[in-house]
Amino acid sequence: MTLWPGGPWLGGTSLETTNHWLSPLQVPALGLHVGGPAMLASQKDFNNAVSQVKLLKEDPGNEVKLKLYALYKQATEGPCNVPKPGMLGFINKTKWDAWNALGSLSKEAARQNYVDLVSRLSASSESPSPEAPAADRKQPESDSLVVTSEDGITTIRLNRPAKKNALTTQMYRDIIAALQAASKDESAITVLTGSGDYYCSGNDLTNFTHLPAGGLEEMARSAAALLRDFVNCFIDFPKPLVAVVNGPAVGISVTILGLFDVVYATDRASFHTPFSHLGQSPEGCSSYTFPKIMGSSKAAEMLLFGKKLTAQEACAQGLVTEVFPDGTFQKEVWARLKAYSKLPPNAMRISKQIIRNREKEKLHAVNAEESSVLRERWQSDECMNAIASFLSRKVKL
Ligand SMILES: CCCCC/C=C/CC(=O)SCCNC(=O)CCNC(=O)[C@H](O)C(C)(C)COP(=O)(O)OP(=O)(O)OC[C@H]1O[C@@H](n2cnc3c(N)ncnc32)[C@H](O)[C@@H]1OP(=O)(O)O
Repeated sequence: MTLWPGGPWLGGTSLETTNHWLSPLQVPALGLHVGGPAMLASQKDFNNAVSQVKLLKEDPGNEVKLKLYALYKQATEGPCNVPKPGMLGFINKTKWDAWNALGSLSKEAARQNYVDLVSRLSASSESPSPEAPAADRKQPESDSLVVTSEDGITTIRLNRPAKKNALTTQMYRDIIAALQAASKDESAITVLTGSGDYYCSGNDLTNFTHLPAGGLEEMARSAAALLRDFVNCFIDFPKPLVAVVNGPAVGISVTILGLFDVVYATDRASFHTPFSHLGQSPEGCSSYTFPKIMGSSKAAEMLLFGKKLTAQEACAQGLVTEVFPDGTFQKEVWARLKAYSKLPPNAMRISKQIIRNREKEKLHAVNAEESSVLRERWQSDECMNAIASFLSRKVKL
């Protein structure tokens, strides 16, 4: 909805005065000037600003337009002097409220505030946007993650196909940074996917071999902190988040799927959480999301016994939204995502917010608990032996 549908931003109104509930003393709280005439803009400055506002390259948004409207009315007509519109005239009532909120601010001060606001808007529309598309922003530290932005979609691609896209410590950090940037960029949708035949083989088991000076205990402490930050980013991510699962998925790449909004999978994908085999325990909030999504016994079969699901099974159990034939997977999924990315982004954000907000506190608590349990597990013999077996090529999942 726009506050100025089909008309000029500063369109006239037939409103008349009623009560004022914002005194001039409260006006500075809105960042408005109430100073003396010596500092005030001339009528010519004001006229220039009125012309300049029509040349702004970017729509400043309804809140700013409302402020401009109110200041314009105050500067040209003085304090609000028309009656409050009825409830049905919603747009006029919003405009009236904004004007009326300026109370008895003088015409001169309103003029100055208008000029200041337009000059700030002009300056920011001329400087490069601080939230440039992800492709133009700083790229991740290594080539193992590739971030691009196109057609309203920011894509975060795991790019370590020779290692089945196993996640190194640096990749966790880069994904955190990419999600933080994507949450602020201009894209409507964010996608996580993989390069090559795998989606992701989970945590890179060699992460556990780089022992810091503080030894195993310090390694477990810092890994738990990183894991917690990583999962928090998925919990808090504000836009639609879609997993394009291009092949088998293992470990943490499966568990965090419960925090995505939509999961599309090729029929070649499988979903495997071999935590007991590795002497570990669930993460990514899966101890909470999986029982909710698929019921407690199906979740237990995956999380306790490491049952590997086919794409069709994962879809039947609600972990996957839809499965596509491998031959047409990329074409079908990206065509669909491009269409979705044209939907009004604010509506999608707000809808996600309503859905997620109810769960956020719980999810953060689950993440904290899972990370702290894993910190202990990583120091256990069960875990150390399982990782040693994989690294010595004795065991493959
Ligand atoms: C900050 C820390 C947070 C920690 C969060 C905790 C998360 C928990 C998990 O994610 S648990 C899951 C861990 N993942 C695994 O246990 C998978 C181990 N990998 C395998 O079992 C197999 O490699 C496979 C089944 C994924 C694929 O088998 P395939 O035969 O098709 O291929 P290769 O085994 O030859 O693999 C190709 C090369 O990739 C290396 N590799 C694969 N996965 C991992 C991995 N997870 N960690 C490290 N390296 C991995 C594999 O070693 C081969 O390398 P090489 O060519 O140099 O031999």
